[in-house]
Amino acid sequence: MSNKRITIFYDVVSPFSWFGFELLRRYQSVWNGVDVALQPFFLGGVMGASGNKPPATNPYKGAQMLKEIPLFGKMYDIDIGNPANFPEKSLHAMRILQALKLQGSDKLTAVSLAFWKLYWHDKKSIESKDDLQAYLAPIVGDAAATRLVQHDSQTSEVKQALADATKEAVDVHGAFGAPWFVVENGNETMTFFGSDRMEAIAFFLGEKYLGPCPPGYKRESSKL
Ligand SMILES: N[C@@H](CCC(=O)N[C@@H](CS)C(=O)NCC(=O)O)C(=O)O
Repeated sequence: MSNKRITIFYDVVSPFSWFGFELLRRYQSVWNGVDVALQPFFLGGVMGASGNKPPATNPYKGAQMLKEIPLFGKMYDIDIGNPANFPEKSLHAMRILQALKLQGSDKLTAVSLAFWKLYWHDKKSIESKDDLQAYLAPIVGDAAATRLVQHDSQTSEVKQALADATKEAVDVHGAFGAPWFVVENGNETMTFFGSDRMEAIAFFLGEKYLGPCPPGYKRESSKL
């Protein structure tokens, strides 16, 4: 284990979490000595506990976000669109991701990306068990998809683990939004809010930031 480490707290209802998650994926092969930990959390809970409000509740912030998201999608080479219905409650989706994390599944990344695609590209519902199951099945198999949606995501252990991660993000790491990064550089720990903080994260880690599509990045790896 390296002494440099990034933990990303993310929620699939959040488009900026998608950008941040994807950028980290691209930099994993560039920043070789940096460990990355994925931590699903529930953004609705973060908003409540930190006394913040979703940006779109302010019409000016909402309008600016709607202009920025497609531009950032192009800049990051991510096929992001608009959900059919925004915002939706991501609790069930995030519990499924938390269940995968507790199971030590190597499918956490693939399923997280599939859920962003489901909601932010394919205009499906992250509240719909059928939609979630349909996107899980090709990745984990039919039986595991059914089990994750119907059972694994509903256990008190998983519900508590997601609530604990959300509380830790706010109480310990000062989170008020997503994505939230907790970064250790070997000497100290620093937190960062937003996918647009990659350059600052690189500086803090003593690594190089080489833009949104660094060497080694293959277009197909992120295209839908
Ligand atoms: N500038 C940040 C914006 C991130 C952002 O707006 N995240 C939303 C969720 S999608 C949020 O949590 N906002 C809380 C706030 O703006 O206070 C970025 O580029 O990632």
